[in-house]
Amino acid sequence: MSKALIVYATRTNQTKGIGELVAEGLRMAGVDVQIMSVQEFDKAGVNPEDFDALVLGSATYHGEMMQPMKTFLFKLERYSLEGKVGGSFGAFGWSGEAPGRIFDTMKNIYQMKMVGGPLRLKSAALGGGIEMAQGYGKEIAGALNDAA
Ligand SMILES: Cc1cc2nc3c(=O)[nH]c(=O)nc-3n(C[C@H](O)[C@H](O)[C@H](O)COP(=O)(O)O)c2cc1C
Repeated sequence: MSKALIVYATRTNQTKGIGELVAEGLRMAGVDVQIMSVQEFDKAGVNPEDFDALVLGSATYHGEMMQPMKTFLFKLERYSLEGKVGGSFGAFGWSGEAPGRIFDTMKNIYQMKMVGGPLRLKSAALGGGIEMAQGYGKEIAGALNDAA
């Protein structure tokens, strides 16, 4: 069974909710998923190299991803992630820069095999967000099957 790790940064839990729906989509497609905040990651002792896919999320504040996700992206330098399947997501209000910045870093620095475009949602509950987020999870699962 393929394994995916979802790590998110959030302030008011919208991004967490989107991440949980992406996790549902992955699980529906038979992928084993662990989901945690950046803060939980620091305590959990998990190794991203043990996963086939890494999916990262952050809300956008003041035109940027949240500081804990920036720090986390630097921390990933100690792991070998090249060729792993990747995705990014995040809640936003109007400009939503964070998911795109995360996506570009995973692609250009970590040479990951990125899926789709970044998933940007105002809220998981609005405008078909539930289906879109679950669908993104299924799309990532599809990329895992292609890689197998
Ligand atoms: C002080 C403040 C600044 C924000 N700046 C932005 C911004 O620059 N661009 C944007 O798209 N949304 C911005 N937002 C909206 C948040 O991204 C939005 O509320 C999002 O749902 C929060 O997600 P979270 O619950 O995961 O923290 C801002 C919100 C606040 C309170």
